Amino acid sequence: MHRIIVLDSIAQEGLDILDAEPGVEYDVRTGLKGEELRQALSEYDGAILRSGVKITPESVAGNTRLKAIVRAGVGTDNIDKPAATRQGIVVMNTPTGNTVSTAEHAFALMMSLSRNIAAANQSLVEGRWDRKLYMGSQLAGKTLGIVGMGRIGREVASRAKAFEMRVVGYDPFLTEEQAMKLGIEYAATVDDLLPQIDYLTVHTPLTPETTNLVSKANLDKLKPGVRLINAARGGIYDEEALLEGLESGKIGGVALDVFPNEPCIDSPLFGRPNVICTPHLGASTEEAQTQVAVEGIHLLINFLKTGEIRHAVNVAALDPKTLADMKGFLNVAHRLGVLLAQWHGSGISSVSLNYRGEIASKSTQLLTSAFCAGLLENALEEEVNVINAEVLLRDRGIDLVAQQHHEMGSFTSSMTVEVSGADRTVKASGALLGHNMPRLVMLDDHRLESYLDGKLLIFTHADVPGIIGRVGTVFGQHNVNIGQMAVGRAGGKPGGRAVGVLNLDGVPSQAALDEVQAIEAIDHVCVIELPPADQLPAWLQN
Ligand SMILES: NC(=O)C1=CN([C@@H]2O[C@H](COP(=O)(O)OP(=O)(O)OC[C@H]3O[C@@H](n4cnc5c(N)ncnc54)[C@H](O)[C@@H]3O)[C@@H](O)[C@H]2O)C=CC1
Ligand SMILES: O=C(O)CCC(=O)C(=O)O
Repeated sequence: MHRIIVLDSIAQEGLDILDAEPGVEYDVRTGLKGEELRQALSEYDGAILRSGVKITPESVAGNTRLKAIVRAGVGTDNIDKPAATRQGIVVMNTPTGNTVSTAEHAFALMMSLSRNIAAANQSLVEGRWDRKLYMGSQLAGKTLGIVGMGRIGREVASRAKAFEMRVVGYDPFLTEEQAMKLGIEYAATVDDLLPQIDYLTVHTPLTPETTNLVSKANLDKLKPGVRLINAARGGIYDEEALLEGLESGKIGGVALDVFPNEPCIDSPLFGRPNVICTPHLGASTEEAQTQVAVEGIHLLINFLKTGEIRHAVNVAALDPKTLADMKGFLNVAHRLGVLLAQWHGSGISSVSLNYRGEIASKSTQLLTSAFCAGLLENALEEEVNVINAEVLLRDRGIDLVAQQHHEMGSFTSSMTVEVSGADRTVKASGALLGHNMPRLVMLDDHRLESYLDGKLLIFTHADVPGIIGRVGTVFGQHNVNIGQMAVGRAGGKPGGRAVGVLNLDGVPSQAALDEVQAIEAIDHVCVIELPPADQLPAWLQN
């Protein structure tokens, strides 16, 4: 049974899907924070929220159950993504569900500013008929600057054009050619845009580059009387600069839907003439809320039931077909990780992966994560999976490089991993027989073909006659059954070094191992435990 926690109020249509979904149970628990939130999250597999809840590092600390957090909306700035990633939690959002509603809200703010709708309404209901006081300004013929020409910015642009406005856009990903196609003018920088515009609206995330995009330092770049709208994130305009600009008359009006700290019920901007504020209502329409709730719930259910990752903001996307297609090789990668962690031992400082053949054209990033998960999982207290493995590995100062070679080697697809550190370098190659039989096909420089499951005894030795028989005799005397056996020679040539890999039915006693180690031609003996053949890590089980 997958358990889902709904942390903010979401549209009933989303809850209806949860009600109808077999194998899923959910609770709506809003208003949680601090320890109560941490405790609650540890009891669920998935969580869905809007902007009303903050997921901090403390909220997910020690959580080994939660696998996914879905933001029913666009901005994931209320979720500490590095903390979620470290904890192995995928964070997804619903990027398109509220685009049009938010664009409409920004537009509504711009129109209300132009025609003093809010103040005129207030004055009238207070008993005044102030027609002179609320002289407005027409939008047609005016210039609108849009910073952030993503989904919402583009919707605002097309509406502004319908209102016969001239539109100038800036976005680091906007080219002159794209601007032309959109029927707008291109600005190469924000500074180029500011002096030309009568209205400014921003549709970017809050980043170091967008913080204080309008500040005291650049107020003088603005046209006198400019009207500013922000329905993106609080902090993109410096509120003190807005106050200064309003007071001096440089700024003709300000409309804000978002604030640096929300909820915000007190601000020096509230109640000022030419200022309109709404409490983060951009996405608050029935249509947008239905869409983000339905989409968000589907994302969560699909992830929990099939492993599908869509619209993730902290990991690469993974569709069910790719996952099914790569499952066998992900299993190989994970098992190689578990094997090399034990074959190398402690002190690993670098890992180098090489993908060869057909697999090199697939999502090798995911295979690398699966390998890292295997390498780390027995060493770490915390839960390791494909979401957090690479971060956890790099956190430990381990260098990681991966290369792809599209030409085939001896196998249609294979991967080779070299692990170094503490004056030791070990290497292993894995391949897949059929679609679900992982095989070890090289260990250090020894070619072989060994099963990659259960209990292995690996021993390196001089390539001389009689070694295999003597090892078999020792295990026979100690009642340890050998299920499979593979041997390989360094460079494939006789008379040099060789390796033996035995798949055992039980773990040999120390006495048996001592006897094997005592055989003069044998120099290194190591017992390695891999997952049984039919056991997949939890993150591969869907
Ligand atoms: N008020 C509300 O209720 C809502 C607010 N939002 C906010 O609106 C913002 C935009 O949302 P979408 O258009 O859906 O996102 P988007 O990802 O489609 O577009 C964002 C655009 O900002 C651009 N950008 C990033 N850094 C920039 C910079 N330094 N200068 C100029 N452009 C930059 C990106 O290149 C991208 O094109 C988000 O921050 C989101 O959180 C979204 C939905 C509802
Ligand atoms: O959930 C909400 O209403 C806020 C929407 C929003 O800001 C977003 O989607 O980024």
